[in-house]
Amino acid sequence: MEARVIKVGTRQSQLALTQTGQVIRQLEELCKEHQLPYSFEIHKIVTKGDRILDVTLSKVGGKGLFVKEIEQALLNSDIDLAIHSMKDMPYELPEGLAIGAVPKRLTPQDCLVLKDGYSFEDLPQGAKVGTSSLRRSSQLKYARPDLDIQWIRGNIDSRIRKLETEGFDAIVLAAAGLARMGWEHKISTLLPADVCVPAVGQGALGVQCRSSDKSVMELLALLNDHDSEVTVAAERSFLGTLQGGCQVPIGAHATIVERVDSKEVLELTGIVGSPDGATLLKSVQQGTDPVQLGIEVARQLLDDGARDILAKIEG
Ligand SMILES: NCc1[nH]cc(CCC(=O)O)c1CC(=O)O
Repeated sequence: MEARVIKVGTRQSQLALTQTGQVIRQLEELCKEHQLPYSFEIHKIVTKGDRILDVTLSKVGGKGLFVKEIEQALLNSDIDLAIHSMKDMPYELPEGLAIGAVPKRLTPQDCLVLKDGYSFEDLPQGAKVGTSSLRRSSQLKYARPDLDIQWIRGNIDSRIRKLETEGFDAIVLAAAGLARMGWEHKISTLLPADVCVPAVGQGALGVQCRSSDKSVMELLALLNDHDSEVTVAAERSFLGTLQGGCQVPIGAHATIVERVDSKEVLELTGIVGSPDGATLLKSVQQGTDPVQLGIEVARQLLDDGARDILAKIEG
């Protein structure tokens, strides 16, 4: 086996660099264990999403704001491997690229970071809650129409700073991002997945490479976590069937409820909301084929009214 320096592309936010470091350490362990003579080199890449961090994402539109430049670098062979937050990945991958591994997923749930000891239930009437996601605001408004939901953007660390400096009572973040940063202690409460269905792929990472790069594909197969792969596959199939971008409140959450022989039974919850929080459509179904399950939950919601919501938003 030939020695090789594997070039790893990443965004340069604190979270992206932290999670990239964590994955590289896991890959180094696997290389040691399987006697693979690879080493890793980090390449930082600025994406369009990073350049416009002060603009509301749903106003920017477009899919893959945080991944396009990185995928291009893979296709050009400027890098060999890229580590993404799965929830930033559009459903469709460019020809020639593959997700070689979904490492073990952390909790997919959202959480509240509160100014002081409230829980979600006893947040005061009209509390000011910060989020930058239509999915979160739509579900929170549905559960608590009184909340004063305000847009907040920026990286996790700057959002937490704004909690103090801009007078929010609470902000909503993915628990996994905080956990990866070692900031679990900032999580005041997890939002139950039935109150706030997480984003497709939230809590999971996707490690992308060129499909033709046999040695990297084989290395990534060692890193892949089967259960994480199949739950994310069901959620992404749901997303792909709906064809929604970030202008639409869409969420999905898959779990493994049972194993029959070596086949797992998945349960998938999908939601589509109207941006004003007035309508929230939900479907929960079980199945053994992740892709088929995603399609079925999406079709159910389309028939229940999601088709109209999506058509209205796309205008
Ligand atoms: N929207 C940005 C983003 N992309 C990935 C994460 C971290 C969580 C994850 O890896 O799913 C976050 C922060 C957040 O939503 O709070």
